[in-house]
Amino acid sequence: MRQTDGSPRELKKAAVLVAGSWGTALAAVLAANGHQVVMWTRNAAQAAEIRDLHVNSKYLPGAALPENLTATTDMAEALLGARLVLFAAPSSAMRQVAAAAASLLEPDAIIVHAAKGFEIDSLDRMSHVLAEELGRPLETIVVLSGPSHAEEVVKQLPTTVVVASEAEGYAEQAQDAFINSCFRVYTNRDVIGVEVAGAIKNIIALGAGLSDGLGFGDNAKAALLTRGLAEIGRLGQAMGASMMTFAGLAGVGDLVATCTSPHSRNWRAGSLLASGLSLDEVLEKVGMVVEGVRTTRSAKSLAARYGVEMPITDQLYEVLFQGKAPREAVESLMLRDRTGEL
Ligand SMILES: NC(=O)C1=CN([C@@H]2O[C@H](COP(=O)(O)OP(=O)(O)OC[C@H]3O[C@@H](n4cnc5c(N)ncnc54)[C@H](O)[C@@H]3O)[C@@H](O)[C@H]2O)C=CC1
Ligand SMILES: O=C(CO)COP(=O)(O)O
Repeated sequence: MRQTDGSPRELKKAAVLVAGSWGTALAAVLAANGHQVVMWTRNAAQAAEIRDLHVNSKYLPGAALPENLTATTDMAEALLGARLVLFAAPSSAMRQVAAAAASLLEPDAIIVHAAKGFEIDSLDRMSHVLAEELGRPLETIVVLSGPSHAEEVVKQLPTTVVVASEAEGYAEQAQDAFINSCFRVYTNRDVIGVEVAGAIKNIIALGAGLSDGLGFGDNAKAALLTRGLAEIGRLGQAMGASMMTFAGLAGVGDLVATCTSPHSRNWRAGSLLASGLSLDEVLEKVGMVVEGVRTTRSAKSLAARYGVEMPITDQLYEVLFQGKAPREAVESLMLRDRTGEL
């Protein structure tokens, strides 16, 4: 796989912790770039399937994985000698996976995470959780985010993402490891903005799925995306993010990709909810992580903590957890007190 500037790439061992759809797709990018990649999974059958048959049939059915991508259930084996470690666990499992990895990491390993959510009790961002559990300076942790459905990445369809670290040099090393001619990687220093945007867009995608499922049109979806971006920006700014980040790939880019794609588990969950299924039935049917559900709880608490208005999030909360009918939620949004746009 070609580097975009034609310079030779320093090939290294990389480890990817957990073999869900996103971990597997990103592991395939690293392997396509010539790195020796070992995934860790707690599931022995899945490790054997990836190692021996080069497929991950549950999470990315139909995708042929590169030969230099292998898998193990032994975390020490995965992390031994790994110069880049990608944490691709769902946000609910990040602390547990990080705690297990902490004593096994190479001291100079670059730490990257690709999760889109907050820790439910502490409301911590994922970079905080990793810094705390791994005993690393917060500014060295890299987040990878942006409009990037695993199903398209593994097919090497053109994709762009952002890697952000507060300290210079870390995001740049991650950029170097992941970038190629079909996976373009930009750097950014605004970790807060990138993490907040990636998490909150999942709530808006649930809303977009609901809107489509109810048979509403393009006007409603455009309104959700736009007013959703206002909510992301309000919370992000209160937490210390730069507003410019929300106009970028991690912000409006990911919002568009997730709210308009049937690949999105959050969009799908919203559209299934509109069909009258209960939340439990929806989650069972989707069968993969739907981060927006927990994030709706976290965002409601964060909005209260930072004193910001998040009306779409409030209505989603009532639909998901308090049995409010989706049509009533839309009515509540339309009948809010009149206000200015900005
Ligand atoms: N799938 C996608 O296209 C993208 C996903 N993401 C984010 O990546 C993160 C991971 O999502 P996916 O890979 O899509 O989820 P997934 O549902 O495809 O896979 C989740 C994986 O985590 C494993 N897991 C869950 N709890 C665990 C634990 N305690 N210990 C060990 N393994 C555990 C499961 O066994 C499964 O292999 C999420 O935060 C998601 O928002 C971000 C961008 C794109
Ligand atoms: O974050 C994603 C695409 O950028 C994936 O979204 P879903 O988790 O809704 O599938």
